[in-house]
Amino acid sequence: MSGLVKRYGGVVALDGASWSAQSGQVTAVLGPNGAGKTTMVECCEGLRRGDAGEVRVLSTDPWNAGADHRARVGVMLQDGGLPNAARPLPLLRHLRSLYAAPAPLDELVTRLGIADFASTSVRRLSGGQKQRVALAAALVGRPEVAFLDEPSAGLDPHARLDVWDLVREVADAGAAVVLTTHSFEEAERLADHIVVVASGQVVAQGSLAEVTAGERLEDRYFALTRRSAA
Ligand SMILES: Nc1ncnc2c1ncn2[C@@H]1O[C@H](COP(=O)(O)OP(=O)(O)OP(=O)(O)O)[C@@H](O)[C@H]1O
Repeated sequence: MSGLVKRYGGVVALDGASWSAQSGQVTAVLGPNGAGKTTMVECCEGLRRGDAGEVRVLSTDPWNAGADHRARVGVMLQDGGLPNAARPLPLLRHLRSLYAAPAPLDELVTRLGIADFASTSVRRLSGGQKQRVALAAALVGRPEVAFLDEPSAGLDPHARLDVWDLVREVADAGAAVVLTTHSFEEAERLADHIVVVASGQVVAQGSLAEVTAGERLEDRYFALTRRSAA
């Protein structure tokens, strides 16, 4: 993404944001509420169109991308985006059938602990359960690029570890995984590349060592986001 600008009426959500993510890596996007993370990721998913600047995902403009491109990209939205009447296992089986080379569903279901509520309708699932189904839905097509909006927020500690292990494996298998997070621990433990966003701009990006320059990530984050807000 290069120089992306996005306005909602008078609100400038993105003010010339530039960053990139690589295959085989987990990229964590950090930033305060309202910094523009979701807008950035939605532009990458082809759900929103920037007012200026350029977005490329797998060398394609996601806004104009066709079904072939979308099949190569996995998306987990912040609100889950799951149909309320669906039951997790039939839903995931259906999604799996849409892809030429999907991930092994049994393994995904077991690893994310979905088997325990596989036949409960989505509307009756807890927030954390819905999140696990949404993550499975994003990964079932074995995407080359996965955008995960706060994939472990609100999960219990065991589920969080399961999600981290899975995300690591998906990246190790060659995918570019981009996740938004408010968790320093998540970024430190999982990310190969960190992007810090504040007030619609990327204020730092690089490896953990590059971004922190010897400080704790938390301290560096507060310094970066406070300065840009001033
Ligand atoms: N659909 C919309 N209409 C109008 N303004 C919006 C819309 N979506 C986002 N905004 C505004 O754009 C800015 C960036 O919002 P965005 O959701 O991208 O931030 P975020 O970094 O993802 O925040 P959070 O951490 O709270 O999820 C905010 O000021 C927000 O109020």
